[in-house]
Amino acid sequence: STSLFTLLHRDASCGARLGSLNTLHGAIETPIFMPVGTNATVKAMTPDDLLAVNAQIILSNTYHLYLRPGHRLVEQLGGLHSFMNWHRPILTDSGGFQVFSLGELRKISEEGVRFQSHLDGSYHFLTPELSIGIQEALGADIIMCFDECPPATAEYDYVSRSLEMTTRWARRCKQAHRREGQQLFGIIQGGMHYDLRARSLEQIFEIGFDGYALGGLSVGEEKEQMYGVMEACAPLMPQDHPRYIMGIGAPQDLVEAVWHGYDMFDCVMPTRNARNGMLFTSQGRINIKAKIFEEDSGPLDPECGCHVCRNYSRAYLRHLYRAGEILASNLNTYHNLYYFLDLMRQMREAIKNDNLAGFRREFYAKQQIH
Ligand SMILES: CC#C[C@H]1NC(N)=Nc2cc3[nH]c(NC)nc3cc21
Repeated sequence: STSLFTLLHRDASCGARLGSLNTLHGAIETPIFMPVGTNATVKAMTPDDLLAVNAQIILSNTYHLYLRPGHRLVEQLGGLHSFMNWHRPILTDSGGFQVFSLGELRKISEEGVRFQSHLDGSYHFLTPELSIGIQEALGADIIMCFDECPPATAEYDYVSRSLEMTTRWARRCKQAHRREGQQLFGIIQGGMHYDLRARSLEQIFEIGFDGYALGGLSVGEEKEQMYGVMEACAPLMPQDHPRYIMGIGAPQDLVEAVWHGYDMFDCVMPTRNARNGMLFTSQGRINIKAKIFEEDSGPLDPECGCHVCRNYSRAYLRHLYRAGEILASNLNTYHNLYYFLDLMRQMREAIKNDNLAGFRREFYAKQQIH
């Protein structure tokens, strides 16, 4: 199949690459960060806000939309893009991770996973075929395989057997019908064990997908462990296909993952932390509710060019947060997403100039991370 991913440039000083991924709703530049829009909305952001912060693609969740409002209703109303009035690319996760992290009383069998809804306790049975069927109905541009997600604490043997099931389910996902033009990404498991990661990678690559994701990271493991798996897997992954690490991550994690040659990322951090007053700046994180900002007339981040940093003071943002105002969530989320998306833009620029090494040095120096 003609790959929709074009490798534009490799940074001579590391594994980082610049790419372009074509989709039914336009092309996205990689490396790219995907704001999380679980329930068909990126919380506290309108689609116009998302365009204003230069979001190119957003993520939504099969598990949540299947339970509410139901994928058939979304399909009947014209699909996810028109339902939420977002006409750029959308990637949907398969429900694999959510059914293990959200559903109650899960029962795993070869056929699929029986779980209870976290909303009303009703029983459901998610299978690879149903997961793909839901994603087909939603009409996402990139859809994910339904994978078996072992707990981060699982023993070697469990992880080994689990990755074999994920491979069998991946074959069934590839066989299931999806829309013309919908891209299907495979998910590589194997926990923190390099030999299991290599085996999962080989099996998933042998089936063949439009892109390859690393699952099972950012599930509570140590940073060193996560970086170790990233570093070990990158050279084993196909060069000419997109590489997506699910659930990553903090700004520092994004810098390290891009450095090692990964292309796509999603994380709830910028949106969830914003609603808790935890804001990201070029000098590191600040908690806007701190008393020190009470009379601070300066911008949130002096180096940020976003609408919030140009028009509101830290004192005002602190006031909104402490007053429990809805606008606090809107402005804090807007800035955090702008920060994450602009961080990716700066890294794309650095790669183009073979200078991600320089960017990385400056990033750590300013972020007071050592
Ligand atoms: C085991 C496994 C696995 C992966 N499988 C699927 N389908 N989605 C994911 C979403 C994630 N989010 C985070 N961290 C927030 N880690 C994730 C891992 C996965």
